[in-house]
Amino acid sequence: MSDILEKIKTYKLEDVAKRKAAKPIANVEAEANAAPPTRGFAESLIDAAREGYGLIAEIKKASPSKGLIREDFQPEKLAEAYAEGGATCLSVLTDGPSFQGDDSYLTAARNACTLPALRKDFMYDTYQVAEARALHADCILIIMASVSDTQAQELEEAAIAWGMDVLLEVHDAAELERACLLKSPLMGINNRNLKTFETTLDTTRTLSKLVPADRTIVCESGLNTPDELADMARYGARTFLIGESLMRKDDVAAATRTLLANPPQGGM
Ligand SMILES: O=C(O)c1ccccc1NCC(=O)[C@H](O)[C@H](O)COP(=O)(O)O
Repeated sequence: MSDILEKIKTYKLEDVAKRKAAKPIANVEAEANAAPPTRGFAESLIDAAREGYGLIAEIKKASPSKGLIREDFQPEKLAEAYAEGGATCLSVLTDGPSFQGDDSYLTAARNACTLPALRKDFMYDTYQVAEARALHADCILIIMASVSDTQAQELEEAAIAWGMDVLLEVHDAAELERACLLKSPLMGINNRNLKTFETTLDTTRTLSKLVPADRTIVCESGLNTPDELADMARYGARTFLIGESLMRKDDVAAATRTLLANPPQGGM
């Protein structure tokens, strides 16, 4: 496992232990049961990719690789801008120490629009999955590099039991093979190497050939231009997770619209 993922895992497990002590699982489950129904994250993305592009637009204030990305950070306004610009889904960072995220950003962003939302965080414990639903999430992330096969399966089953979808994330062929043992149709290929932070679209170019036809590729990280999206579409990726390049724009709605403007004809 990479250094940054090890660091994150260490503080995350301590944080989850504190959260469990502060709020018993029964209380979190009661909140999750009272949450509004899920909005069909995977279905929305798969449908959008049939017509053109599916975009998971990320609400990301800062990151370990780039530090502060956006000063003027209002999750509700950003969610509205993404929806106006044609995004399919939201991704909201809830991790505080590395991304300056917060749980409240997820609920606020999702409630400001009608888009399904991913709780973008580092998941190790089914307590966090119930928390995600209690925060109104429609999907969780499972990073294959930071969990065992058993953990991944437990997290996925918990998400399914709460009616949520799962975005699996892989960065190499071995992780992809492990992810294929799981049920989720959403196969995220992260172009960012979390050990070195080197980001190259060659990761998608290489791994896309190994993704089974019944999975939807989500091309993640390092995407900036319509030409890059068109290039990735040639490798079978018509669904994207994009944060930084949109977060750096003054007019987020216009930037989103421009990025999605010209998908290749034909759909998936
Ligand atoms: O973004 C980082 O620096 C990072 C570091 C360590 C673990 C995860 C990290 N990013 C999470 C992501 O998956 C990205 O936020 C997401 O794919 C969007 O990427 P980008 O468009 O490059 O902001």
